[in-house]
Amino acid sequence: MLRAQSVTRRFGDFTAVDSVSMTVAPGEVVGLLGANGAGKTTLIRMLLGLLATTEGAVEVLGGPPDRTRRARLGYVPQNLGLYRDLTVAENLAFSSAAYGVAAPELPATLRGIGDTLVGDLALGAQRQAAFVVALAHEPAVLVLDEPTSGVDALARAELWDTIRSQADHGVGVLVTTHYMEEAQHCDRLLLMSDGELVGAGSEKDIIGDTRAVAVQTDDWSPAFAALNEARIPVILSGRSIRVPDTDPAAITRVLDAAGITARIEPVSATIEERMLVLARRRRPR
Ligand SMILES: Nc1ncnc2c1ncn2[C@@H]1O[C@H](COP(=O)(O)OP(=O)(O)OP(=O)(O)O)[C@@H](O)[C@H]1O
Repeated sequence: MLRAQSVTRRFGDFTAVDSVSMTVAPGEVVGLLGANGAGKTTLIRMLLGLLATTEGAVEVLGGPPDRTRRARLGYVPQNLGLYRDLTVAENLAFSSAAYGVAAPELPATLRGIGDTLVGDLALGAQRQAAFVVALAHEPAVLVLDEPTSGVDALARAELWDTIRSQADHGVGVLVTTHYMEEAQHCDRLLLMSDGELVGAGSEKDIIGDTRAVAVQTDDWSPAFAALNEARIPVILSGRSIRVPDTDPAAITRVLDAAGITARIEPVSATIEERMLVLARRRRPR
């Protein structure tokens, strides 16, 4: 459904996407992960034919992203692509007309806001509306750039249900998200860092051999302060402390010196921690 072959995009001297190859097959939900600026949107824009590649080629539905193939794509960009000074129903009618299809009925959840100007809606409702508009022409491929950002937990669950039901009907879905717990909704993950594809596969494949250390104490705050002081990159997760990619002995030394008793347990890292490690190793582009 989508294919990038050694795709590179440079802006002047800056390489935003560096020789990335990836695919999306029919019926699968592929999650594209990466920190801010990793190159996700630039890759998406090339896949959709909205931005030229500097090197490499993209394919949509088996060929270049020409007008006919692009008509079979559904895209929800980060800024939603809705007309803020039209109502939800007018946006739906306009987009449907542009694709040459009859406007579908608004789903029950959006019926109450059909006549509201998009600009007057909360961000969560705007995202739901953008989703409905993107699906109106029954696209074969869906590309969603952070569809759940700013959406409450219930609406997020509903959006993921809709994404899954699209995939169950054979639609290929490429979706970016900043909520790492949403990776579980994807069949396959891609992780970008500094323009490069640095991981692909399951959550386990993405994390690879990155380790973390869980630090358990009666009171987390002195331990947090001592590790922070020693410039060890600590993360507070609930009331427990985690330290990615650091030798447990170094942590023990710092806590011992500060007179803090703690239980130190090496554990597998999370996706966020893997991303943090990659961000710390950032190279100039
Ligand atoms: N038109 C452009 N001209 C110059 N630099 C650009 C342009 N578009 C993107 N970039 C740069 O390319 C890098 C990748 O941006 P991109 O928007 O693809 O990242 P992203 O992973 O989608 O980030 P986010 O999660 O914040 O949307 C960033 O450093 C960005 O500033």
